Amino acid sequence: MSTATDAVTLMKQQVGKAAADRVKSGSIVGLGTGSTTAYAIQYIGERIQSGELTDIKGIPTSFQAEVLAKKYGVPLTTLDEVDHIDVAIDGADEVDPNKNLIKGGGAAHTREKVVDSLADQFIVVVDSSKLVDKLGSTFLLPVEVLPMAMTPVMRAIAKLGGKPELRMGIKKAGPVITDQGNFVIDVKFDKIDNPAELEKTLNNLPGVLENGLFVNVTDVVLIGEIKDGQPVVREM
Ligand SMILES: O=C[C@H](O)[C@H](O)[C@H](O)COP(=O)(O)O
Repeated sequence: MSTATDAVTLMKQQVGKAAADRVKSGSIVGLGTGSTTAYAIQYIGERIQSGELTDIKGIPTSFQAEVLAKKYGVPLTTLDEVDHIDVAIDGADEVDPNKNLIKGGGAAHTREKVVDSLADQFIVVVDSSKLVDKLGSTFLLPVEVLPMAMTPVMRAIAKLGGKPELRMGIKKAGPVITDQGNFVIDVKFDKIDNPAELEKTLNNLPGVLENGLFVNVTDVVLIGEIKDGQPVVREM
C-alpha cells in the first residue's frame, strides 16, 4: 500500500462489498449516496450481473445513486411503487458510539433520511476515520434550506449557538444546489450534547427542509479498517 489515499480507498471498497454481500435476492434496497456507498452499489450490480442476486429493486437517495445504479445494472423503483424497504445501505460523515450519525457531506441527507428511515434494516458503511466520541467533533452539520429562507435560518442558527456558513460549489460559481434545488448551510456546533433535541429544533425552523443528524435510525455500522496492512471489516 503506497499512500494514505490508497488505504482509505481499500477500506471503502471492502466495507462497500461487505454491505453488498448482505443483500438477499428479492429485496427492495435503499441505495445511499457518497464515495463509500458507491462501492456497495457497484458490488450489488456485479452480484446481479453474475446471476447470484435476483429480483432486486433499488431506491436511490440521490441523482448520484441513480446514475451509479444504472451504470452497474441495478433495477430501480420509487417509493410510490413499494410498501416497504428491506434494507438501506448508506455512508456517513460521523458515527458516534450510539450509532447516531452526521450525514450530508454530499448534500443528499434529505432524501437519504426518507429512504434510510423507512428501511427494515439500515446498514451504515464507513471507514474508521468517521468514528467520533461526540457528533460535531470533526464535521460541520449540514442543513438543507429553501433559498429564500437562507438569511433568517442562518440568524436563527446563530441564536442557537451555531456558526453557519453557506456551502459553496467547487468548479461552480455560487452556492451548492441540492437535488431538490435548495441550498445547504453547514453549521459548526461546539460538540452536540443532545443530537435528538437539536435534530428537532433545527427542523422546526421555518424554511429548513432537513438536517444531517440521523438519530436512532441505524441498525448496523460496518467499519472498514486496516489491520496489519490488510483491509478488514468489523461490525458495530
Ligand atoms: O450527502 C451525502 C451522504 O450523507 C454521504 O453518505 C456521506 O457524506 C458520506 O459520504 P462518503 O462515503 O463519500 O464519505
